[in-house]
Amino acid sequence: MSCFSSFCVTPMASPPLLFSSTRNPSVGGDSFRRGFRCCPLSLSVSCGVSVGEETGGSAAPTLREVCGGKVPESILKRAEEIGYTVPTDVQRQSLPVLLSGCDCILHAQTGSGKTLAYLLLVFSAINFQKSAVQALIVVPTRELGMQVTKVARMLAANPVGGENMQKACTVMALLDGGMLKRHKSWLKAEPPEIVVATIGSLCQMLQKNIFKLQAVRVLVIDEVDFIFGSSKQVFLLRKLLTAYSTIDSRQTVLASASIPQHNRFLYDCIQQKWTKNDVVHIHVNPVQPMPSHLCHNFVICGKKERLHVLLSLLQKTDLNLG
Ligand SMILES: Nc1ncnc2c1ncn2[C@@H]1O[C@H](COP(=O)(O)OP(=O)(O)OP(=O)(O)O)[C@@H](O)[C@H]1O
Repeated sequence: MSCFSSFCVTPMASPPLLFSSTRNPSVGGDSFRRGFRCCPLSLSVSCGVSVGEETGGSAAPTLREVCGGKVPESILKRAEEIGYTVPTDVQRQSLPVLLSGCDCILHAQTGSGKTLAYLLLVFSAINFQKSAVQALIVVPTRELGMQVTKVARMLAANPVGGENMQKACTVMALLDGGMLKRHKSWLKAEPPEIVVATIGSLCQMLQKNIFKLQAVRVLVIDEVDFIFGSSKQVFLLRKLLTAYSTIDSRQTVLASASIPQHNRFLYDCIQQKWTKNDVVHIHVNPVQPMPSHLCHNFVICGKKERLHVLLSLLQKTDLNLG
């Protein structure tokens, strides 16, 4: 029987992130995973409780804790050096699911941290001793490909003082407008562990048999809605998902900021064999565009009273205009 899980989260509080965002409550990844693993039918979970309520007031987990020992130490150290210590909502919700090996649809707004979530999965799945393409990240544009490659290379670099921690992992950017000849030699001589590719360049390589996907353990399609929205790219993407590799040989992650008609999309993923039957839909939905602890007040007053009221309001709050 077809079975997928849909997981919706409503944001509640705000974390110390490198970007401005709202934050949502945490739901224990383990209990959630146990729930959907045992459930033969589709499951939709919608949560609107704060972290405090959920965890009995204990502190929110760190990125390291959320990774549960499944991401190599050198990568976690690098992530912490870069400043990724507190997971974003989508990372907190998705990492336990991703790292358990499930296919996943990451559905969260732009800038919510989907890239780091799937990259941590990629690094957890790679055998650093093996020189073969083990993870493939497909992007719709060269620009996005360059961004993802940059973050992947930053994470793959040795952490300070950890030069001998692990064999270096290489990341190839196989993007439209790049030098495919050079990539061809590189792929033959010493295949990188991770390839970030635009679908056009990737399929050129696949058609010419320069590149094969037999060692690929993780396939990520970023901005999947964008690719499916382009008639040129969608044909190649379908081929990639079903002909060049199969669902049983890989873990599939489809990421997007918007998935119109997501129930229909999930149904298609299963029916068309783009993902396994137990694909998990993680939908982090920013219902509140403003942090919930921020409150707005207003006072109606005449001209004379204005300064006095403003000053007394400032005294009551910790707002610092200086
Ligand atoms: N755990 C974290 N802590 C602090 N900053 C983070 C964390 N995760 C991601 N960021 C930062 O948040 C910003 C946005 O992240 P990212 O680009 O991964 O979002 P995204 O959801 O993949 O966006 P898009 O849909 O545009 O691809 C980046 O600058 C990234 O460095």
